[in-house]
Amino acid sequence: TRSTRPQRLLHAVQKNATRGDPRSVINAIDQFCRHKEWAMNVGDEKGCILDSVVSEVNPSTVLELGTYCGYSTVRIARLLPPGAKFITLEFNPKVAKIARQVIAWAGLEDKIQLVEGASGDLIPKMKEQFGVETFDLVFLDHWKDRYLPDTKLMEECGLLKKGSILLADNVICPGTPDYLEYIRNSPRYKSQYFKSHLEYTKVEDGLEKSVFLG
Ligand SMILES: Nc1ncc2ncn(CCCCCNC(=O)c3cc(-c4ccc(F)cc4)cc(O)c3O)c2n1
Ligand SMILES: [Mg+2]
Repeated sequence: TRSTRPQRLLHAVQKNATRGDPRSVINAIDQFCRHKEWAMNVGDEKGCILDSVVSEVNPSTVLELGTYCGYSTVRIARLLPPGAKFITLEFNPKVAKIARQVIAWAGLEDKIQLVEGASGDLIPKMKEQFGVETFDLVFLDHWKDRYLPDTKLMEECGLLKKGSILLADNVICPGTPDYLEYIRNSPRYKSQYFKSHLEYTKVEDGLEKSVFLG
């Protein structure tokens, strides 16, 4: 049977990237997705914005919703200080298996805790099961209709503190209208839109960065 897109992406990493070199893994995936087969990684253009936010926040605790093949996971983990706690959630076991291998190829498996399951089920368990108090940074990149309910869930579970940063991918394409409306009108957040493009295309997309005000 034909391989899957994540499997083909992993093979491109194993063929073209150097083990233990996160930058080469990032480049191998971007090359593959730009020239061989598009995939829904945050990509190089939005990835630079992600890098600058991670570097600015310099977070001790990070949550990523939607690992996919681990591209943004590698981008984030390579910038984290030693001892930082980074949890990434992936729903699909087959995709999670690929992501673990991409992360291992980058040599970052010790910095990342990849948990399989749905955000709606796992977020309420963060404190008891993963020993997390609050998150300094949350990267939202999962089902677009889960951004809003999961943000409300994180508020209710006390996982956000004054100054916590939410960074949301795809707020234009595919779009997260209910999330944008909520976060831009809520007095509890200060939001900023970073205009960019849908990964590997000329279509408009962007990242929404929101600071929780407590
Ligand atoms: N609740 C929960 N908990 C945990 C989870 N883990 C995974 N999932 C499911 C996530 C499934 C993938 C989500 N990502 C996207 O759908 C996505 C799509 C496009 C895109 C596609 C086609 C176009 F023509 C244009 C743009 C571009 C992007 O950058 C995207 O990120 C979870 N869900
Ligand atoms: Mg995305």
